[in-house]
Amino acid sequence: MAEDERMYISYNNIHKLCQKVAKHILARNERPDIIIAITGGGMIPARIIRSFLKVKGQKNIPIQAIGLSLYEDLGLKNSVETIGKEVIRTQWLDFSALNQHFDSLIGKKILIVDEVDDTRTTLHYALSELEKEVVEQQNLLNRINEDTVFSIFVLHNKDKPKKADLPDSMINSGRYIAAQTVPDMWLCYPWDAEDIEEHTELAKAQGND
Ligand SMILES: O=P(O)(O)OC[C@H]1O[C@H](OP(=O)(O)OP(=O)(O)O)[C@H](O)[C@@H]1O
Repeated sequence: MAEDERMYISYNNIHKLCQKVAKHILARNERPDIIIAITGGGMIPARIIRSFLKVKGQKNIPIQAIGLSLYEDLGLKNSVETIGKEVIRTQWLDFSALNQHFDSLIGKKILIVDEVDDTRTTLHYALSELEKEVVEQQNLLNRINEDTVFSIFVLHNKDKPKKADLPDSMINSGRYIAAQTVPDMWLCYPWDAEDIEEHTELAKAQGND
């Protein structure tokens, strides 16, 4: 891929995108009860947006991490059609250290955070597994009347055909929030930069500072 097809993103840019999205979420009166960061890329945006979602007199929003990795499945047959990507869980929710009022996601407003929506495989997996878990627990605890509301925040949505969907209800109600929709190019995040000064300059030159 040619150098000019890369998009460089600075820490400052990420900070400002998180601030903008937090304002939007608060204006819609949709402050989450919990943030779920998809590791590793979702962790830094999750931590930043939490600061901007802070409201005086309210506790900090807890952040939980789920570990999802895209695993290259080469398939059994030697043909391109069998090559796909599978999501592997490396870490999941753990409420054991929180108080008993926060023992599940039932009835909560939940913000799932990742840095990029590329093929949408990861977000689809995260949302459908979390929704499944909520329904299982609702049945188990006989709490079926409580509404659980999921939203998604990503820094960048790549404008490309997706390999998996998110519910229309989520998209149509504005609960899928991409701070920026970008062309399908190579995104260079600052945490991967070997030379952060040079990286930041490149980001500035592209207007991403
Ligand atoms: O929309 P998709 O095609 O599913 O791709 C997006 C996912 O890919 C990257 O994760 P990766 O598996 O590389 O792990 P990492 O975040 O730990 O780098 C990224 O952080 C997203 O979670």
